[in-house]
Amino acid sequence: MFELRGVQFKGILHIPDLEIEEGAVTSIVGSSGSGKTTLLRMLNKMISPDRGTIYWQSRDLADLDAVDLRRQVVMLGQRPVIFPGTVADNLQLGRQLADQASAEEGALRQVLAQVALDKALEESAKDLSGGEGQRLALGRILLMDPAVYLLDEPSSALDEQTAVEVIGALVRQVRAKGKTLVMVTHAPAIAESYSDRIISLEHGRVKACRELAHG
Ligand SMILES: Nc1ncnc2c1ncn2[C@@H]1O[C@H](COP(=O)(O)OP(=O)(O)OP(=O)(O)O)[C@@H](O)[C@H]1O
Repeated sequence: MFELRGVQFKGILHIPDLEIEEGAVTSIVGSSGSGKTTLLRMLNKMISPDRGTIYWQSRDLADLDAVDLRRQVVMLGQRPVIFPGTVADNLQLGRQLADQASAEEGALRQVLAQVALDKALEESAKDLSGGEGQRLALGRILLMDPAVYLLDEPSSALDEQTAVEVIGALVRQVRAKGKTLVMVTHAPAIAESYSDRIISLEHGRVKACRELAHG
């Protein structure tokens, strides 16, 4: 689905050759500063390589409109943005930005359950804790249901049990619908349990790619 050929960015990333498979769960691991977020941000054109080419579905990202691309390749950053308004408003916002029809109330409730967020739809989102905000933002993306999910440390503000519950539900949805998930994670248990493939970065280079049989 993604192919990186001869990619370089500011001495931070050097990736001669890398493919990320469609319909698979790929984890990117590596120490702090190894370039994981930079790689993820390249995949939805938040940044572009100084050299080399990134293809998405055989098309050069350089030729694609970034806004169109981000309707299908959606990134959840490390510090998700929570907007003024209610929990429901925050969930609907992603669909609005992607020009999708508003979701039914039942779908909103279902997504809150999926991300284990025990809040009323009409509650204000401004007082949510960091972990709750992260789950709300994840719910926003689940509701958009893009072709590609790019998640930067989606479990970093969650306790271990909630992380397993929430990431487990996300991976089930992604697999059931044949979507593609690429996540940066510092949690070895999450990477080992859910990935088809683990890419390890070190100093901006791919140190290892490991396929996991169980997926
Ligand atoms: N646009 C940029 N311009 C210059 N340097 C950058 C840019 N983006 C990131 N960096 C630097 O590149 C290095 C890699 O950053 P990146 O955020 O990709 O690391 P990471 O592996 O995701 O780290 P962490 O696990 O701490 O989130 C860091 O030293 C960072 O300061």
